[in-house]
Amino acid sequence: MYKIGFIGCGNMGSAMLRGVVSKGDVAPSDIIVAEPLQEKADAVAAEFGVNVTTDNTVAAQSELLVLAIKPQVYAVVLEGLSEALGPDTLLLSLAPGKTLAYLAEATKCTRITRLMPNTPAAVGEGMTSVVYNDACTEADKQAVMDFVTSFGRAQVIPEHLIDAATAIAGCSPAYVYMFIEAMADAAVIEGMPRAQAYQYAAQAVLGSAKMVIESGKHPAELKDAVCSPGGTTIAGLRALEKAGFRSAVIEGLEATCEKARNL
Ligand SMILES: NC(=O)C1=CN([C@@H]2O[C@H](COP(=O)(O)OP(=O)(O)OC[C@H]3O[C@@H](n4cnc5c(N)ncnc54)[C@H](OP(=O)(O)O)[C@@H]3O)[C@@H](O)[C@H]2O)C=CC1
Ligand SMILES: O=C(O)[C@@H]1CCC=N1
Repeated sequence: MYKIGFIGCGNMGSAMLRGVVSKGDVAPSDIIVAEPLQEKADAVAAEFGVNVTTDNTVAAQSELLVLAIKPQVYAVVLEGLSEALGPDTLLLSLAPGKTLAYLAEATKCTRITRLMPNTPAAVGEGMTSVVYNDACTEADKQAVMDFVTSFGRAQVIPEHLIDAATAIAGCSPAYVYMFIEAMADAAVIEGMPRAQAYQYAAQAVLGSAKMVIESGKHPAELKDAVCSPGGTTIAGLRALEKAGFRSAVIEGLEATCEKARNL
């Protein structure tokens, strides 16, 4: 495994790091994390046992460098790293909208990969999309796959699908949490204690997702098996359709793709 550097360790960086460190395939001593604030860097070192720094010298010390910073700071951060980043670094970028062409233009790196992970990486259940540029070697691809599969599932996709991947995997945990909250609110209306309602809603989502993945059945078939004729589920389903549930989800993901294209 390559020496891994992280520039930024916020929500997504720390989720990946938590997944990688828990799996145990990479020694924390082979990981170095840059966080500008000393207090934050110290907290990362204390939690994960990795090396930390408050400047971006990490770039020169890593063979595989993860850019886990917001797209809005890319230009300034990459400019500051121009000397440190070159053909020796395999650059992994997480930001929507920052294309392979942009990254090649903004750095002297030749080997570049875009990743679109999601925060369930923190519990080893991430879904990561991977886009390699042409210069990535077979060894690079293996190293990237070893890295991303240490915190969940991963698939290589063509770059034109990354906005869809951003919506359906990168962002969708937020939408699923919203769905869980809404279901819990309904149970609270009926008198269920809130903490219990979150557990019920989350377990129902977890179990349903597992059924889709493990049964191989079409989601509609699984849905039909829940809807007893003349029963409760179909009554609720009708109300959801009337309220535009499917359409709301499609519009939400489409708005996400549109934003990703224009970041
Ligand atoms: N959050 C998510 O679910 C997902 C995020 N992504 C992508 O991952 C990237 C990171 O997002 P996210 O983790 O949410 O963002 P966060 O803001 O949570 O984390 C970014 C971290 O980088 C730090 N930082 C800022 N400037 C620098 C710098 N110059 N050098 C080093 N570190 C710096 C920030 O510190 P400070 O806060 O002190 O400024 C912060 O801790 C983004 O490109 C995002 O689009 C992709 C998939 C999912
Ligand atoms: O909201 C965002 O832009 C980032 C990218 C995917 C998830 N979070």
